[in-house]
Amino acid sequence: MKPQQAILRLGELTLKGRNRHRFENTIFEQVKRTLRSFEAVSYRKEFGRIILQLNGTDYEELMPYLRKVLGLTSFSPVYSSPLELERIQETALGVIQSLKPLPRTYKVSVRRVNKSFPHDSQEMNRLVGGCVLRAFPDLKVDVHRPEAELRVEIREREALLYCRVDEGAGGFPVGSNGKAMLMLSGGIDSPVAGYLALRQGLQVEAVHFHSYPYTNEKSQQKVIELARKLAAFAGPVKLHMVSFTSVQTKIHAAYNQNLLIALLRRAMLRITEKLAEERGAGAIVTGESLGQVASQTLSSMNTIGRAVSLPLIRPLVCMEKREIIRVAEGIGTFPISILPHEDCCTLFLPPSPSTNPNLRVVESIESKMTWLEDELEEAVRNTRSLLVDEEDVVNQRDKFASFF
Ligand SMILES: Nc1ncnc2c1ncn2[C@@H]1O[C@H](COP(=O)(O)OP(=O)(O)OP(=O)(O)O)[C@@H](O)[C@H]1O
Repeated sequence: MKPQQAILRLGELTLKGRNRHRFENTIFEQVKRTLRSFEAVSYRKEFGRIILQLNGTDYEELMPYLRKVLGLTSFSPVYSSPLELERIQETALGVIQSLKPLPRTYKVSVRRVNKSFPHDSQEMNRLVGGCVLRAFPDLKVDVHRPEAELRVEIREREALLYCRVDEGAGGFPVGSNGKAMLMLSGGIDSPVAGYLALRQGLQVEAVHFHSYPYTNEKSQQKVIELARKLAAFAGPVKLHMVSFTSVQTKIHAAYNQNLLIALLRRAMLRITEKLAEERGAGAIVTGESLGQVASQTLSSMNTIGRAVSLPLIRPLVCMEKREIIRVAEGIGTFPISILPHEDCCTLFLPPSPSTNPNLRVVESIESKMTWLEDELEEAVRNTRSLLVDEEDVVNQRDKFASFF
């Protein structure tokens, strides 16, 4: 027995408030975009849910794709039956049989929309429930906390039955909480930070700093690949490629001691803030995680972060590396992130970067770099921007599905 439909449920927050229709539409469009390679599927909105008509498409094949849609809390395969009692009972048995593992307790909930159907909801609860109990003698009824709830909807033309509930990505629809710039390096952390920001409803534009020709083109290609992975959740992602070579070499020539990393990171942040102003973004997202490296001590984060006035969002700040890696594996960025790459900031590393950079000292060094502001402006002017879309989902279907 194969399901004919799927019900997709939207998060409660999405369904409330003034922007409800906009949020619903965002998710609706994202579902259609994500499933675009399944040409037979058709879509409709219904009472804050999305209904897919599968038209022969295998529900299991859709699942890894549906899990990428942010703002969907859960989804269920739905079985259709003609409006005849015996056929509805037969379908109910099939639905229970399809649950793996079989539940120990269950309840039936019938809703009769079609009042011309001869049995009312109470009667149907009994007629369907009794039939299930006879077929599965080990199953017990628990109306308060059942392991499975078999829902039966008696509609005008058919009865719809479903029981299984698969968990979705949750979160908010992309863009429902505004826009932020994501500082995207080639490492493990920043793509995860980007995903968490997207899941929280932020639309992100990525900014990458490279020091070509000191860093090679492969490193830039790697960042494009990472942005592609984020695009699977967000739709096409704008990626701003900033050449940091000139800023970096000038700062390095003027100061080459233990505060160099703090100076370079502050310059990056200030360029990102300028791009954010141009692009109408209200925050900067980074992949910093407390204590990971010298530039991520509390003191370093403070001295570096003070370079800008936009809010800095650090989704990973209190996550440990194992958790971060688990998310990176789930969203498919991990295998890309661990490929070898050259990061611009590791090129001119001082022998012992300070873990406790003093803000006043850093500001005083910067105040002597009278050319710095012009250099930052120049870097913004020379930024190359591209729109990165996810890989061709039709050809990559097998690879894509194995991420979850
Ligand atoms: N070349 C870069 N381009 C854009 N952002 C960068 C770059 N290098 C670092 N960042 C930002 O600064 C954050 C901290 O970088 P750092 O190299 O100190 O830490 P990390 O733990 O190695 O981060 P990641 O794994 O994301 O590279 C990164 O997560 C990213 O947001």
